[in-house]
Amino acid sequence: MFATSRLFSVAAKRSFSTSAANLTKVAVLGAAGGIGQPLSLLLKENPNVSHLSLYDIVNAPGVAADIGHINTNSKVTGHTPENDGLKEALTDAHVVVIPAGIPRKPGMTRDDLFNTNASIVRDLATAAAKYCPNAHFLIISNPVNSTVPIFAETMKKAGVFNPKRLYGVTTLDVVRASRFVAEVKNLDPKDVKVTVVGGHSGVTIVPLLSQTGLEFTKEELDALTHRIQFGGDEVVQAKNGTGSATLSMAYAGARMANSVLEATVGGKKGVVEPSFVKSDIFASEGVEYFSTNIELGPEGVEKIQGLGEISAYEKELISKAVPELKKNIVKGNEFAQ
Ligand SMILES: NC(=O)C1=CN([C@@H]2O[C@H](COP(=O)(O)OP(=O)(O)OC[C@H]3O[C@@H](n4cnc5c(N)ncnc54)[C@H](O)[C@@H]3O)[C@@H](O)[C@H]2O)C=CC1
Ligand SMILES: O=C([O-])CC(=O)C(=O)O
Repeated sequence: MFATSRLFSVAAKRSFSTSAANLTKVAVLGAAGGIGQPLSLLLKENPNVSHLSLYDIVNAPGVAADIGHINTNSKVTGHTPENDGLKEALTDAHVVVIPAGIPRKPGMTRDDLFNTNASIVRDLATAAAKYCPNAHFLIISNPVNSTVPIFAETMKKAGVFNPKRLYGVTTLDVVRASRFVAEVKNLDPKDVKVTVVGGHSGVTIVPLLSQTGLEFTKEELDALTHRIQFGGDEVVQAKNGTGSATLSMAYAGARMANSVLEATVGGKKGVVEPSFVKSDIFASEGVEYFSTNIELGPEGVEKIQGLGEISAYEKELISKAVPELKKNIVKGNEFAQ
């Protein structure tokens, strides 16, 4: 709970004016799951949320009843597919966070989740296009490198795609990177910022350790890069068949949702987060989406930051990430056609 209170003691100090806060309905799709429940808990503690709308194919009313007893100001509602539940959950939402879908078991790649999660994300996008086309969409469901293109293509088909408002959630990669580097260098993670670019799976995750201002030996670089790229596997193995990261993901997802709220409704300037978004950086190589730090503004993505100065080591990592990303994106685009 330390992390929770630290995250939102900051948020509380910056909470919006009453009128802005009244506008901030946040929907969580997949709210009864391993990520959905703690994420919803963290959002309930966020003073910038006025209505928390929890949707899942099962159990969402129970989660909503439970979280709804917490004595913060927001209203909580729970919805299942019965009685137009998805429509109810989405209508008037300002932010929609999507952790719906199955997680990995040991031995699986994120791409192995494609067959199940692609259609879940496509169907949720179809509903979102109808009921809240102007919301900000935060996609957690894996494989993010493909589910973001699926969501975008589905919105395009409905004529409502807004690239400034679709974010593949890669926050967990920078959260982990900060923690792992701090452990090696014996620092407080709050003082360690690591830019991570690319996508959200294995070699597509590229930490830019040369930009941290810290010195690393070649052994440290290799070990840290590998740990950041495969941090998700560490959790999958430790959970031994019962799922993947849920609590650290909830923390990371709540941070991203809060940043989007602060920039889009709270009027805060200079909010920067990493995200897998529609990007020109590698578009000429057929990579339409790429994660870098982005500056958030009232409309969502305001400015996509470039890679900055990168080392030869990082150029090599990027050269491995780009073809893999291209494959993942094409697969998502083709599925949605
Ligand atoms: N982007 C990232 O950094 C991370 C992404 N993930 C991904 O997040 C996803 C969810 O993971 P967990 O919460 O651990 O899984 P989980 O299985 O515990 O929860 C998923 C929830 O989604 C619900 N669901 C299934 N179909 C749905 C639909 N059509 N509409 C609404 N809800 C639906 C299920 O009923 C379940 O409650 C997985 O795909 C996982 O790989 C996990 C960790 C990090
Ligand atoms: O590893 C997984 O399958 C879940 C995930 O995306 C992560 O923990 O980064």
